[in-house]
Amino acid sequence: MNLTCKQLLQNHTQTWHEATVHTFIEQCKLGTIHPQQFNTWLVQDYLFVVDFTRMVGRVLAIAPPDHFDVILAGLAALKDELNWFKEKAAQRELNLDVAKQPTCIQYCEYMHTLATMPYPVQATAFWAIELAYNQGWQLPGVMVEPYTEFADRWGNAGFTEYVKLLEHQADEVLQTASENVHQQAQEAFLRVATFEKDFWQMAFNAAQ
Ligand SMILES: Cc1ncc(C[n+]2csc(CCO)c2C)c(N)n1
Repeated sequence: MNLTCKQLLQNHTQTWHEATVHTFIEQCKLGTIHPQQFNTWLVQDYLFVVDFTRMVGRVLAIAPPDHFDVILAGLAALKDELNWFKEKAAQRELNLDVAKQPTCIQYCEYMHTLATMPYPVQATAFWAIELAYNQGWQLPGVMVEPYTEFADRWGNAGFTEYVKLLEHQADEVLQTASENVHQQAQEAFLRVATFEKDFWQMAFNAAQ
């Protein structure tokens, strides 16, 4: 039996809902999130994206050459993304040279373990991580200032297109993968979803 990204979303609607719909984002939309919560998210997400960039580098290292275009576009976007995080942190006078919180550590360690898994599993996890933010920041609709740019950044049509390309690439390699690899891909999808939910909660818990 085949496995597709679409099936993963359909078979685990509740888990995926919890990964992409959280009070943290709802309160960004309304402007009621506390700066302490938002700033915690911003700093921890910067630290996450640093490790995510390394993960994408490892995915590239084992990807078939006809997947390079999309992955290299992702890496180019990450160059801008990392600089943008630094800019946002500077505007808010936040120190990015801080320790990761336990949830961030666990998620980053998990991304490291993905390197031991077959390429279709890595491609599925890569897609799921990007989709979580694409949907998470897009579903609530227009956000009040100063959060509009955050929602636009990951909710925009261009980013949605890029995530679709990641989905196609994952689907393509899942198509010829074994039952065992499908099992691992499903496991990776569920782990990513759970970490995403925990990441929102970690930032939300930073309220004074
Ligand atoms: C916890 C967490 N999960 C997923 C993403 C998604 N993401 C990772 S890097 C990047 C930039 C463009 O590729 C995006 C949107 C995130 N930032 N933080």
